[in-house]
Amino acid sequence: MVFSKRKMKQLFAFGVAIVLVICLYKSWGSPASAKLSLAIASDNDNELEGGFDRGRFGARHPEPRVAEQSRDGGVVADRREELDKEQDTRMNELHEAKKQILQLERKIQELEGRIPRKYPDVTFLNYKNRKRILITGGAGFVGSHLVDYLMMQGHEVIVADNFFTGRKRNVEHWLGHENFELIHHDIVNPLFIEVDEIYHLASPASPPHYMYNPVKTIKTNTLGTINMLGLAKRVGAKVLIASTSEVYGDPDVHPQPETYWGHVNPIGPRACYDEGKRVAETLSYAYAKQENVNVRVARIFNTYGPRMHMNDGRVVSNFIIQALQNQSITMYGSGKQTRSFQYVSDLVDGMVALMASNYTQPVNLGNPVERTIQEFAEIIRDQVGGRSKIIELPAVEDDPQRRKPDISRAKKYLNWEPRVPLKEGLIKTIEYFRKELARSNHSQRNIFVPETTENLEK
Ligand SMILES: O=c1ccn([C@@H]2O[C@H](COP(=O)(O)OP(=O)(O)O[C@H]3OC[C@@H](O)[C@H](O)[C@H]3O)[C@@H](O)[C@H]2O)c(=O)[nH]1
Repeated sequence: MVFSKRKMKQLFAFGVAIVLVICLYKSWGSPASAKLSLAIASDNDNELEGGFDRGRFGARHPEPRVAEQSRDGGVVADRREELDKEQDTRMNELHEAKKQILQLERKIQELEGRIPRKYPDVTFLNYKNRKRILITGGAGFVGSHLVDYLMMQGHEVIVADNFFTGRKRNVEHWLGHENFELIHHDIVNPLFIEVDEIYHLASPASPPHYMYNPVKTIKTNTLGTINMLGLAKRVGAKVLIASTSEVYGDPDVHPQPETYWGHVNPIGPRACYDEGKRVAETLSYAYAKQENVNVRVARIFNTYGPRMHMNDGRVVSNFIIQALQNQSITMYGSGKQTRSFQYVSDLVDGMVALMASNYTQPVNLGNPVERTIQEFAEIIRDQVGGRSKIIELPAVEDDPQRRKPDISRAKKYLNWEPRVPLKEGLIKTIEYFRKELARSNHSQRNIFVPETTENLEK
């Protein structure tokens, strides 16, 4: 018999509920059984002592004996002893119940392991052509799309993610596949594995996320990058560093070519990310020069698409979620600042092309179609078709005022340019967020079912 994953979860929840009910029932007894045991105890205590089945959870109700002692002027110490014993028994019962839940959990896992899984049909590559590829941050929004692409090509993919902004759900369709491995790992710590290529994407990318813990953002982009470049050096792997359009800061050159050195506030709220990525680039070229590491640097411009986090906080997800719920669309500042939005599949194509190329200088990967944030808000409101108002909130500190990539380099050296028009990409993204909202509304309506024994202990 084959159960769906959802069915298995329901079975597990049902099992846990049954065990808990049994524990409670046996431990404290129902009012009816308490009365019954009281009556039997006073009638025939000896028979009860010998014949009562204590079972695994079923301690005998102690009240009758205590009551008798009190009548005889029984000692308080005896009562305390009885209560201590009772507490011990309950602790043992609780412990036993937890053990049983753990056993149930293992059984479910075992059963889940027996379910034959269906995976997308990946291309078969022979040993010579198949690469082992590490993707740091591979459970994140962009990383998981790259995982799909490389898996479908027939490569072996190893994802290392600390799940700060990444989610297992983004790659769960590959779990168990012979070419796929998921490692829970924070790249600020070294990683010792053998790989041919490294796509180093690990870092929070949304401004509210990277500003949440600026020190950690800096460590991820500096120590993390050193670890990945060190790994590339040790095993002779090619490494692609995910840099960003934010290295240009609030640019005074427009559009931004790779030769522009940028205009970054080194002590502003965005500096942890901007400067972190700038150091990551510096490190890459230092390792290339000094240690002969084969590096690629992609400067990624604003990207959107399915698998963005509901709490991502960036403009695309905020506006779509607000429009879908008929809430006000929150425009920060006048809305005259501009951005250029690329669909995630275009970015993945660009990164793969860059890795495959011989070009070692930084390359902008972005869609050069530029829009004001006000225009963008209107496009989303109209495409979603809701009744949202567009409201103006205070401007964000150091918010870049104009941003548009010059992609001549990518065109020349990678033969790459974006193909997905905004309208088309938005249809897929809006659809994705519509489902995510339905999903989160559904789970809020349902009763919480603890998924692990740790949750039960809390
Ligand atoms: O609800 C919102 C969110 C954002 N915005 C505005 O929309 C513009 C875009 O903001 P986002 O937060 O989406 O992203 P930013 O362009 O500021 O930063 C991004 O740059 C490129 C990538 O490297 C990163 O993903 C991210 O740092 C900004 O002007 C911002 O102020 C709103 O008007 N309303």
